[in-house]
Amino acid sequence: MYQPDTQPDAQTAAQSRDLVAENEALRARMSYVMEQARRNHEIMSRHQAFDLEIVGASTFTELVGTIFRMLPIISELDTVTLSLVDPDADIYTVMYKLGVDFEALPDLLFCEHAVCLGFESYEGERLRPRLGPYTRAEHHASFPHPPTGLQSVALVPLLRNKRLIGSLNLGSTDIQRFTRALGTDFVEHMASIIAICLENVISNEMLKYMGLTDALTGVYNRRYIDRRLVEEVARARRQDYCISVMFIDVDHFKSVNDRVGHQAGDDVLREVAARIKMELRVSDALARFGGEEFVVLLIDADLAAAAMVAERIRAGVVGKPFDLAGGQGMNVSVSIGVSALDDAACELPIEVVAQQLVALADGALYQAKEAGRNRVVRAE
Ligand SMILES: Nc1nc2c(ncn2[C@@H]2O[C@H](COP(=O)(O)OP(=O)(O)OP(=O)(O)O)[C@@H](O)[C@H]2O)c(=O)[nH]1
Repeated sequence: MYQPDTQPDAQTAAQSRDLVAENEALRARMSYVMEQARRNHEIMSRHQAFDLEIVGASTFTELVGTIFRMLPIISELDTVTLSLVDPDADIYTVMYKLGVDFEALPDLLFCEHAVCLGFESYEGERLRPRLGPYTRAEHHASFPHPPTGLQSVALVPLLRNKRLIGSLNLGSTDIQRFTRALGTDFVEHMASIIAICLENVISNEMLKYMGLTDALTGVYNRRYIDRRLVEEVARARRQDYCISVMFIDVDHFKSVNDRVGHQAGDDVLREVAARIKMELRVSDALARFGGEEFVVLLIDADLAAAAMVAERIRAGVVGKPFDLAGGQGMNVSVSIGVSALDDAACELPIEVVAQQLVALADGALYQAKEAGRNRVVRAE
């Protein structure tokens, strides 16, 4: 049968067109896969940099600040908050005392009980992240200040040794970003690193705090006040304001112990510390110097102002009997010596000035004791 000799050519041309199309499709697919691989590599690198940064954080502020600063960028999120389980507000109190500025961390949240975080746990099963659409009713506690248009969220449990220590809360304005069907390995891995870092940093800060506080009264200890005094003398000089020191000693404390016993004596010391504290500003620092002696550092207070505060403390201690265990009441008084930074000390090294301030207040306290106790004496 006759066949026109153009037909094989047409067939070849069609085959070649198919091949070109297939090739183009393959190229497009290849370039898509390459682009995905490049993007994944970029995300991995960003997360590695994030991991390094948080593992290297040495303070609570540094760690939490890094999480809030970097995570929204590297994970392309519209909001990140962090909830911490803090039953007796120990973490909050210690961090506050160590100077953490919570107002600068509005996305750091505390809750009293782990159940408040809303992770359901079934017998023997590990807690799972909660992913899905955002609703104000369900997620208000985790996102108290949600960004406009928040659509989907992931609440990821922070676990240490199977204990829930908090929740990492991620939010996006993209409804598809966190759906119930999404795999959670990646966010769980990230949360496990954050949980380890948080636990480390919190333990370190707690240890630091314990090294600076007096276990009996909860106020600062001598080590802290010695260091703070030097810092404050330097700052007062630079910024040209006055600082004062008070040396406070409980009168006849030996006889307090003798009458009511050592335990009740301890209660008296705690109550004295609390009554002193009531008269101070947050910027002032109170420390137990040892035994029944306390030292107060007053910021931006001259001798007259410090003597006035000292008089209030003296009156506050002696004005109301101390209620001791067993219903017994006891009258307690304190003697106080006060000193202030002198212009004449400007030329001296700051450590020497700090020591002089305490020594002067101690000398004034001695005079108060000599003059009959329950009084305030200024080192003029
Ligand atoms: N309960 C208790 N007593 C303490 C503590 N540290 C020191 N003391 C006691 O405090 C007393 C201090 O006594 P002294 O230094 O003689 O002075 P004082 O009896 O207060 O007399 P004046 O200071 O002269 O008014 C001693 O009996 C110490 O045992 C403590 O942590 N707890």
